[in-house]
Amino acid sequence: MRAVVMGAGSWGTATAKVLVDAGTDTTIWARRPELADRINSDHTNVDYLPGITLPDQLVATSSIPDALTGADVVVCAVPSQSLRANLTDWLPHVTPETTYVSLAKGVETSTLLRMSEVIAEVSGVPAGQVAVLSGPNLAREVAEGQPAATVIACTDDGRARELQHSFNTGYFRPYTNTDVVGCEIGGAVKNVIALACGMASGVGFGQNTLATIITRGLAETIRLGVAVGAQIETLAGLAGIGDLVATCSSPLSRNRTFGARLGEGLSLTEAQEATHGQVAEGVKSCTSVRALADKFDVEMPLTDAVHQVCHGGLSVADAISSLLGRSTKPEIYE
Ligand SMILES: NC(=O)C1=CN([C@@H]2O[C@H](COP(=O)(O)OP(=O)(O)OC[C@H]3O[C@@H](n4cnc5c(N)ncnc54)[C@H](O)[C@@H]3O)[C@@H](O)[C@H]2O)C=CC1
Ligand SMILES: O=C(CO)COP(=O)(O)O
Repeated sequence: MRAVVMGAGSWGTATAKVLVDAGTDTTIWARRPELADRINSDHTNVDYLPGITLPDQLVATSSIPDALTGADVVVCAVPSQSLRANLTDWLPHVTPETTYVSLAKGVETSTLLRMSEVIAEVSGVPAGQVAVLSGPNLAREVAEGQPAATVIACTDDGRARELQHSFNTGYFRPYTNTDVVGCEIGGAVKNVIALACGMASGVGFGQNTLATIITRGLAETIRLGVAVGAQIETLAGLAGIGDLVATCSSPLSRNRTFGARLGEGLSLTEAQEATHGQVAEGVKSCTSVRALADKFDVEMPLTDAVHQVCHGGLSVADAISSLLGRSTKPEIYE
């Protein structure tokens, strides 16, 4: 079995390391030849994971045909909004029986499609050939070999179990699930809620506020998830609450950090410049998640507020006032 990880950012690189550590023959594709050369010669990716030594067996290339030809598993590790364009370039070199694994946590802004739907649409493969890997997996911690678990979701359970084997190491423990929708909704919405947590922390609020945002964020994730066909149990699992807690609590999260910068008073442009090219998916996905909620008539006040701050010119202070000024209601409601 040969896997190729397409994208050598933080998570693509950490995932490639997991695959090699699991005994899987793995190649990683980097857009820039100099990065591929550095991974091959020094076994490092200093731009994204400084201080981490990558396994000698990990082979890097910047050639799309070399990366993809003969690969049994194609792991898609580029940001959500660029996945469609990248896939179009990759497709001529992909074997038709290939299994795709999506790592991206977002919803396409132009179509409101989840990433597995984008892959199936562009490649023409059946949904059962597309899996999603999602969970509380901050790249740096995984690359350091700290214990973590994840979910590999695929409607074809046999395929999910094969992948589980290919990703299973002493420190990274994959569980299988057939609820692809739940895993993808959990992954996309938690980035938006992490922006909200970051904003609160940037303003100077403490743990009560963060726990409130996480819990009410889960409530709106579940409302949207159920409306689009997810199972509640998935959202109560690693790809739901698990990832939400990890991302909303960790200074390693790009989304939380981005939100904190807005909470500290930086403009969107200033916060974007401070990311140094690393993706904070929630900044774009707040638009598509909100549009999906509108389409299914689901109330998502935190997502609305994040969207208004990022794209509607609302200040963080006014967003907080408007959230707290909403009419009171029972905790559990339809
Ligand atoms: N970093 C993390 O801890 C985790 C990230 N993810 C998800 O994985 C996906 C990828 O994230 P990261 O690797 O962390 O992002 P990153 O920002 O560290 O790296 C993104 C990679 O994609 C490349 N890239 C950027 N724009 C591109 C484009 N238009 N075409 C081709 N390549 C492009 C970059 O050169 C880079 O190699 C995201 O959807 C993210 O939400 C999921 C779990 C953990
Ligand atoms: O998805 C992640 C952890 O599971 C990483 O989150 P960030 O993209 O906010 O860093």
